[in-house]
Amino acid sequence: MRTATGVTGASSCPFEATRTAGRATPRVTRVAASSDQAQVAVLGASGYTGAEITRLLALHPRINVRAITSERSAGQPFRKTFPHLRESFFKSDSADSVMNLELTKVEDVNWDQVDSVFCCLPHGTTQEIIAGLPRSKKVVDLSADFRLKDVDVYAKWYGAAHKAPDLQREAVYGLTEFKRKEVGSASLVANPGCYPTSIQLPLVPLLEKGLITAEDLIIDAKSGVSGAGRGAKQSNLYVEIAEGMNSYGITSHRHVPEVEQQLEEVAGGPVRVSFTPHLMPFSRGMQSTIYVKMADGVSVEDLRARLEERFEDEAFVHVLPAGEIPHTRFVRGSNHCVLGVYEDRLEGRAIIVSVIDNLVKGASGQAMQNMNLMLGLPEDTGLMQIPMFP
Ligand SMILES: NC(=O)C1=CN([C@@H]2O[C@H](COP(=O)(O)OP(=O)(O)OC[C@H]3O[C@@H](n4cnc5c(N)ncnc54)[C@H](OP(=O)(O)O)[C@@H]3O)[C@@H](O)[C@H]2O)C=CC1
Ligand SMILES: CC(=O)N[C@@H](CCC(=O)OP(=O)(O)O)C(=O)O
Repeated sequence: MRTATGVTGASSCPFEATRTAGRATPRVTRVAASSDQAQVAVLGASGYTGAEITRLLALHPRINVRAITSERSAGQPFRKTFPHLRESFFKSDSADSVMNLELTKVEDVNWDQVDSVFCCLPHGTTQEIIAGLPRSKKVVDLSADFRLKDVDVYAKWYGAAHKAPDLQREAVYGLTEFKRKEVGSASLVANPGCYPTSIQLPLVPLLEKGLITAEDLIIDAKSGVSGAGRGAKQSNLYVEIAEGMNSYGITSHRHVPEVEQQLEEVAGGPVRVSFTPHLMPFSRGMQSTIYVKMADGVSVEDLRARLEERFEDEAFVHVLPAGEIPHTRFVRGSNHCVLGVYEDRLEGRAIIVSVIDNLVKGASGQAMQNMNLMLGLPEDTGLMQIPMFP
């Protein structure tokens, strides 16, 4: 509950109320604009996830962006960094519209004007910055810094000891569909990684019910190049990405411990995944193709039925009918995840396909879903963009 902005507590969320009454219809919860605005800072607004959260917030009826940061572009007006977010496009005549704001360095943010924070900074640099914020602020951190609970596991995979271990333990892992209650009362939410989001959405409900085995999970995942961030890297140049693809991080990607940590929570025992990500020549979009072994006596129809039942009332997760195949274009620019389930030719095995937009459900959209809950707003506020095609 945050009284400073007058936004009411999570328990009064009307989205939750419709959900408990059955399927959430109509799915779009309309929240009127009000003078009662939450004031947020977007740290790292000049990056890809920062730009995306600012795009989504431009039409949010109850959140006002008061501060935006960049290291290299501090001092520039935001519209110069991202001309697609010009104020005239939004018909905003408000002097404090985000489009009129100037980017500043993090240390120059006036924290008195801000009560919540989206932190879109590179992992490793984030933990000290968040540890230095006033404790009264609600924070959604998009980096990996607060996702792992075990300090030794963090040090092993990220190559350094954590600088804010108390906060690391306190942070709530915000895969929204599975953690609504905890997110609603958290002051620091660790937003999940994009690959882990696409992987956990189908696997958590299946492991929870023991429908698949925990030690034989093979994940082949593909990401658009925006997943690597805006920082210039030669290997991410158009000429080096277009008309080709490559795998990376084979057996060593840092999302492995994140996925295993979260799946173990529901499986109640050790989970081992074999995970290989790939870099694909498109700007946004992500697909995880997951090969699973079904428990004895379980059929592919049982898996699909379980996912349909679990996500029936969810606004953002959709299970396709048998035979239909997800495409990253089904979710581009939206907060949706689309799942498909298929029988493998190998007996006792099934294949699951999960697609998201890495910048929306994989990052900024889910961050906004979480912030809405933290502010006691309907979870889908400002998030019902229809996917773009082509
Ligand atoms: N891209 C994606 O699909 C996803 C990203 N994430 C995570 O979200 C976070 C942001 O990612 P993304 O937007 O892609 O990254 P970008 O590289 O595109 O943006 C990073 C931002 O952080 C700023 N920044 C860089 N270094 C510092 C520093 N030392 N101090 C203060 N500010 C700094 C940059 O400012 P400037 O460059 O202007 O100086 C920029 O605004 C990362 O932790 C990433 O791992 C999570 C899920 C998906
Ligand atoms: C294509 C690409 O490089 N993707 C990034 C994942 C981005 C993301 O979700 O991860 P974090 O938030 O954990 O950084 C990677 O593989 O490291």
